Amino acid sequence: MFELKNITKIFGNEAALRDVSLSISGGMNYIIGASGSGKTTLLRILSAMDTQYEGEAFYHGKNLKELTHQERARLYATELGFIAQGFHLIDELTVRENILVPSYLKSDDPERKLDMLLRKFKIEKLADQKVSTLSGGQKQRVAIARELMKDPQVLIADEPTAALDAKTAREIGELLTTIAKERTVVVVTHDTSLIRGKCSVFELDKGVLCKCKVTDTPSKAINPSKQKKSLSLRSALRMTGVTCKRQAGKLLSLVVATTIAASCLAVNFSGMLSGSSNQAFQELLEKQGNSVMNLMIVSSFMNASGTGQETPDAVQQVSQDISGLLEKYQDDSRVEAIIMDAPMDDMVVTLDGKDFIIESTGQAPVYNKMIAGKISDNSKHEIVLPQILVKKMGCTNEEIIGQKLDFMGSVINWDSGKPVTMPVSFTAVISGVADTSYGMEFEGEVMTFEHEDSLFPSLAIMRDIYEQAGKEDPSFNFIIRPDSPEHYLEIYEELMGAGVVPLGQVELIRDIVGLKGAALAQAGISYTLIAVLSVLAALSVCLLCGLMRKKEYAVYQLSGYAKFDIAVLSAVEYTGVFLLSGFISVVAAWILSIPVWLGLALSLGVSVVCFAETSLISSLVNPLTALKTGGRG
Ligand SMILES: Nc1ncnc2c1ncn2[C@@H]1O[C@H](COP(=O)(O)OP(=O)(O)OP(=O)(O)O)[C@@H](O)[C@H]1O
Repeated sequence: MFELKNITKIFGNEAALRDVSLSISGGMNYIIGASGSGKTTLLRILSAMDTQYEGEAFYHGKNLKELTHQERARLYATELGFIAQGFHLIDELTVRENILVPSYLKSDDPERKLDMLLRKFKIEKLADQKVSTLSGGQKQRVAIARELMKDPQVLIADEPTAALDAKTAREIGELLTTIAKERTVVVVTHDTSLIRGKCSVFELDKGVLCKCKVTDTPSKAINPSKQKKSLSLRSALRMTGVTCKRQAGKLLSLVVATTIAASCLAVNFSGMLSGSSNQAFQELLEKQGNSVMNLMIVSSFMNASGTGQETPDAVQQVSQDISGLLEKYQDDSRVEAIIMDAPMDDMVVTLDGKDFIIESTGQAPVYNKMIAGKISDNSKHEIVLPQILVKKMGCTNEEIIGQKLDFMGSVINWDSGKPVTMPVSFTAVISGVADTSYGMEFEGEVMTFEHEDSLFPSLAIMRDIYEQAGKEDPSFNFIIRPDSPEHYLEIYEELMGAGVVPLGQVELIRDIVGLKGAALAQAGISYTLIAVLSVLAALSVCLLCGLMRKKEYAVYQLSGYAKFDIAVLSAVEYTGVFLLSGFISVVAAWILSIPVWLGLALSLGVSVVCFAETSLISSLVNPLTALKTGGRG
C-alpha cells in the first residue's frame, strides 16, 4: 500500500529523516521513537501533506509527490483519514455537525452512518453538544468518527493518546486496534504500551529507521471505486445554514460592515451631497425669486447703470451685436428657457371689448417662473402674461390661457439716432401665465414686487412689432434662463468671450457656485473618508473572519474539499451576506432617498470583493501550517 524509498528530509542543516525506506501493507502499524526522531515528519509525508523531500513515496503505486490538487482532494475525501494531535475539529460546531463535514462530498445518505458511528463510539448523548465543551477523550472519539465517515482505506493518527489519561488512552488504543481489523491504521506514538497483538512497528532514531518489525497483513480494499463528488449547491446551503447558526456573530459583523460601506459609498456617488449643498441656492431662489438666474441679452444698454455712479458723464449708451445668439441658445441643453423681451410702452390689452391699461414700471422684464401653461411658441403669435395682469383682468390662469387678445402700445425707434415713438398693435393667443415677482432684501426683511408690464411675446410677434415700428435692426432682446448656476457661469463666460456683455447677477451666482463647491468638497471628503473606512472595515472584518477560519478551511481540505468546493461554500455564504446587506441597503436607500440600485450594486461589489478575499485566504491555507500536526506545529 505505502512504499517509501530513500526518504531524506532536511530542515535547515538538520536532517529530520535520513534515507528511510519502508513499506506498509495493511493492518496495524506503529511508528515509534524518541521526541524529535522524525515520526511526525514521516507521517506528514505518508499523508501527502508534505511533498518537499528527497526520495520517493508511493501509495498504491502512485507517487505522492505527483498528485494533482484534485487527486489529493479525492484521496482525503475517500481513502485517507487523518487524526492529528490537535483533533482538528471545528470548535463552534456540534459533535454531529463535525462528523458530517466529510459527508457533504458524498452522494449516500449520511444519517444512518452517523447514528451508527455515534453509537459505536459511545458519543450519541453528546451529538448536539459543541465540541469545544468536550473532554480530550471525547474529542478524540469525534475526530476518529469523522474520519470514518469517509469510509477510508487508511487511518493515520498522530499521537492519538498524547493528551489523554491512561484509561482513556487505553480505550482509544483498543478502538484503533478494532478499526485496524477492517482498515490500514498507521499510528505515530511515544506510548509503546499501546503496541499489542498483530502489528508492524517502525522505530526511528534521529531520523534513521533503526528497527523494523513487519507483520505482513495484506490491505483490504474498501470500496476502491469510490469517487469524490464536488460540493453541491444543496450541500453548500446546508453547510451555510450550520455556519450561520454557529458563527452568526462573524457573519453579522460582515453584513453590518458591508451595509455601512455600501450605504456610505451610495451616498457619496448619489446626488445626495450636491442636493444638500444646493440648499443655500434654493434658499436664495425662495427669497429673491428665480429671476436671479436670468441672463439678459440686449443689443444696447447704459454702462454704469446700477452701479450708483450714473452721473450724466459716466453713463453712456453701449451697443453690441447680439445677432445669431437667439438661434444659438434656443436649442442648448444647458438652457431651461429663452424668453423674449417686449420693449413696449403705453400698453393696453383688450379683453371682451374692455381695455386694460398696463402700468409701466420701467424695470421690466422680470421673469421668475411659469406658473401655468407654457412659454410661447416662437413660430406662432403667442404671448405669456404676468399673473398680476391676469388678476387685474379678473380672470383665472385657466380662463385666460388659450384666449386670443388684442394688444396696443408703442415702440421707440432709434434707427435715426433720435427716439421716434411708433404705435404698434398685435393679436396674440395667451400660451401661459408667469410669475413676474422679485424679492429685495432690506434690513433683513424681504420685500416682493410684481411687474404687470413683464409680457413675453413670441419671436413671431416681435418681428411683427419691429416691422410696424419700421426698425431695421433685426436683433431682439431676450432672457436666457440656464438650468443651473454652473451653466449660468459657463454661458456667461462664453458670451463675454464672444464680446457680448450679458446683464445679470453674475457675482451673486459666482458666490453661490463657490460656496456650493466648498460645501460639496467638504461633505465629499467626509463621506469619502467614511466610505473608505467602511470598505476597509468590511475588508478587515472579512480578512479577520477568513484568518479566524483558517483552521476550518484546513479541516475542509483534509476532509477532501478541493479549493473549488471551498470557493462554492464561500460563494453561498457571501450570497447570503449580499442578500442581507442588499436588503438593508435598499431600506437605507429608501430612507435616505438615494437610488436603490446604487446601494444594491455597491453591496454586491463589496460582497464580491469580500468573497474574492476569502477565497484567496482559503486557497492559500496549508493544512501543514494551519493545523497542529506534531510537536513543531
Ligand atoms: N517545520 C520545521 N522546521 C524546522 N525543523 C523542524 C520542523 N519540523 C520538525 N523539525 C525538526 O525535525 C526533527 C524531527 O521532528 P518531528 O516533529 O518529526 O519529530 P517527532 O519524532 O515527531 O517529535 P515529537 O514526538 O516530539 O513530536 C526535529 O529535530 C525537529 O526539530
